Formats: sequence, structure tokens, C-alpha cells
Amino acid sequence: MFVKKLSDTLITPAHVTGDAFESRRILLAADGLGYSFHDTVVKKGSTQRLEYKNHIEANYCIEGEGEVEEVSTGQVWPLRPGTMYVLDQHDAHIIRATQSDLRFICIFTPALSGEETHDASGSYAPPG
Ligand SMILES: CC(=O)NCC[C@H](N)C(=O)O
Repeated sequence: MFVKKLSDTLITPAHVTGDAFESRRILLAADGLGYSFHDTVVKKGSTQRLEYKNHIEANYCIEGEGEVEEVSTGQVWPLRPGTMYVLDQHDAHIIRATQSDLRFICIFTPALSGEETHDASGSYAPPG
């Protein structure tokens, strides 16, 4: 077994910050589990259009209030602690942190190596 801490991640390149979010990637491809595990904060007032063409992402909200929109249908779901949304079809989506910062536990498969940033389409590069 092994143990990792959020506080250790904060001083590594796997702490990725952008205008709209801060992603603390605790478990990475190098850990050999087949998925990466992130503790991510999305900033209040931000809107992000994302589309993970090379990954599946599951997002479990643990703090804050906002919403997620599925681009293909326009359907909008509120996000509150205890709500999980899963992008199992590489779905284009829009995250809005309407009321407060949002905090998520995120799982990516395949695992991220740790330093990925969004390209213009809101995607991360494929592994390798
Ligand atoms: C929901 C969200 O913030 N997505 C962008 C960041 C991504 N979840 C990550 O942790 O890299």
C-alpha cells in the first residue's frame, strides 16, 4: 500500500491552476492504477466549456453550488454536494460556478500524467 496527501501535491507540477479552476492531482498515471484522482476547485463566477475527447471523467461535487449543461441537448443539472456527473460519452459540457466556488473529486480514465492543461477545445492530450 501507499499513502498520499493533498498537501504534498500542492508543491508539485500536478497542482495545475487556470483562470477558472485549480486541480490538485493526487493519484497519477505513474501510480499504475489506470485512473487519476483529483481534488479540484472551480472558481465562483467562472464558466468553462469542456470536452474530454480522450478521457472519461466522473465528477463528484463535495462543496458549493453551480450547474452543468450538456451541450448536445441543452439540458442543465444543478450541482450541489452529493451530486455526481459522469462524462461517459466524451460529452461536451459547460460548468458554471454560479453561487460559490465548487469543489469536486474527479476521476479520469485513462489516468492523467499530472501536468495536462486544456487545449482550445477543452480537452486533455491522450496518454503518451
Ligand atoms: C469540473 C472541472 O473543473 N473540470 C476541469 C478540471 C478537471 N476536473 C481536472 O481536475 O483536471
